[in-house]
Amino acid sequence: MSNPFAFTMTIHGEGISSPVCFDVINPATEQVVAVAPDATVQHLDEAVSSARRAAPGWAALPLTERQRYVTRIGMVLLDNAEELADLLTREQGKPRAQAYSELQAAALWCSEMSTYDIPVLSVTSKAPETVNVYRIPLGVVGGIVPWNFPVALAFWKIAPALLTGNTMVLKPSPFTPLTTLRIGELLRNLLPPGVLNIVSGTDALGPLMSAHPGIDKISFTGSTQTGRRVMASAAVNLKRLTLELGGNDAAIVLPDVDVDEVAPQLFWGAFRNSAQICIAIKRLYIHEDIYDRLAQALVQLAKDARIGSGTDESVQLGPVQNRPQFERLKGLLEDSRRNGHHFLSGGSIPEGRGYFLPITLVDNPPDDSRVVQEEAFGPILPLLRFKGIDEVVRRANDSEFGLAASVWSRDEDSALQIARHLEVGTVWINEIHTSLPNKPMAGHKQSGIGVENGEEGLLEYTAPQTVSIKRVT
Ligand SMILES: NC(=O)c1ccc[n+]([C@@H]2O[C@H](COP(=O)([O-])OP(=O)(O)OC[C@H]3O[C@@H](n4cnc5c(N)ncnc54)[C@H](O)[C@@H]3O)[C@@H](O)[C@H]2O)c1
Ligand SMILES: O=S(=O)(O)c1ccc(CO)cc1
Repeated sequence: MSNPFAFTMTIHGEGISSPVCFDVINPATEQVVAVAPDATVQHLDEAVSSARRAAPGWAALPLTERQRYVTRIGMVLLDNAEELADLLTREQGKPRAQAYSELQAAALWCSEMSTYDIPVLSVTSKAPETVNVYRIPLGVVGGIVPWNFPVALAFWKIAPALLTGNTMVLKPSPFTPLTTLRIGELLRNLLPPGVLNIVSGTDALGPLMSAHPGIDKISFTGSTQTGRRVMASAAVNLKRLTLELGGNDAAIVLPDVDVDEVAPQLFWGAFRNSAQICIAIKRLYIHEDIYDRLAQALVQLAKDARIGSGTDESVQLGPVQNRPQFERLKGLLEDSRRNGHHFLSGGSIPEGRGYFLPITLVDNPPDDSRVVQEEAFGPILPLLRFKGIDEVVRRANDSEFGLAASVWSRDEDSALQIARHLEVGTVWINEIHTSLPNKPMAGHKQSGIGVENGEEGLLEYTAPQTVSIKRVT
């Protein structure tokens, strides 16, 4: 096991520290877990240069060889999952069992994506020629990752980028860099130097990456606000972009559901990972006929939920991940209180250490209130009463975001009709959060550009190259 106070970056297969470090805080205790190196501009240049040097050799390997490497990466994650899950819980705050599941998900992405082929498309042509469309790697990919699922979301990028023949420079969030740095250390002897470089730093490192002329593509997951900045600075060398951004997902519950059956699914669809999921339910539209019954069932689930440090095995929900996010959520609660909203549960902050926020259910606030319009990204959920289908579809679509949504009804046809009218990239019907490596995820509107996962997501790490051969007789 590594010394927990000596985390290093991985640049050209070597462990690299920095003269300057920053603290990583355990959100349950507000104590320092460890310090992480703050990469200098020179570190970033070295990482990019190393990735560039490694790129031709890596791209020249047969796909089967790169598949073997990525499969082995997944095995390393599983072999070290106990240690990594402990660390992830301490830096991120999530319950230990969920940290372990996140490691398993990252390993699944490696093994499943390694079964994909990179297709060569043959185009029918009238002329006496053969036309093939090949997919070639882009070169060096910069991956920028948030703090909610630091490991899983990193591997949504690492697996497809490496499989398609790119090399990488990956930057975890400054709030959760440690598990990713440790994974870099574990992979040093497995991968050729330069194929996967991991650099840590404050938010100042991100813009240096998105403006770096040696990086060909940025795959970014984070807020819409930062996504806009990434897009602006990526113009410098016309970087390719995949942006997975924020969401304000609506769940629409029709009156024919079995309230007792759907209540826990809706509850965890909203509050899992302390509601810090881009695709969490963030606006819950409930038909007026079942509003009171479903609201009561959710209040009971909120009372029963065990909130505390993720290191305690009985805990189901950890703290909010970081101080700025905690303060933002407190502001949202204060705004609701000032505007006279009725809290069905929660609403006040407990005394003591840690960024703990009680599960807060807001009773039918106005559509134009902040708690409805903004992405909370924390355990505050507005319950919204509706009467008619056209009305609820209009209200659900009244958002700058377009990430995902869910519809709940025994009548599959009606639910499908509603789904097809929602302006989002993913809709679940009578289920939620069934993310898999083969399901494309694309944010519409201000929720993103491009696709992660599935064959479409894989091919975003390539450029098409059309080769036309005229037959010479
Ligand atoms: N759509 C998705 O798949 C998805 C997944 C997780 C989180 N999110 C969204 O992310 C947000 C929460 O995560 P966050 O607070 O870490 O987001 P964030 O945008 O603040 O930070 C994300 C990453 O970008 C880096 N960064 C900060 N400023 C940058 C800049 N100017 N240029 C380049 N990089 C920069 C950060 O250091 C971090 O690594 C929420 O809005 C959530 O919905 C979206
Ligand atoms: O846990 S998952 O449902 O796979 C999931 C999906 C998306 C995101 C992005 O925040 C996180 C986790």
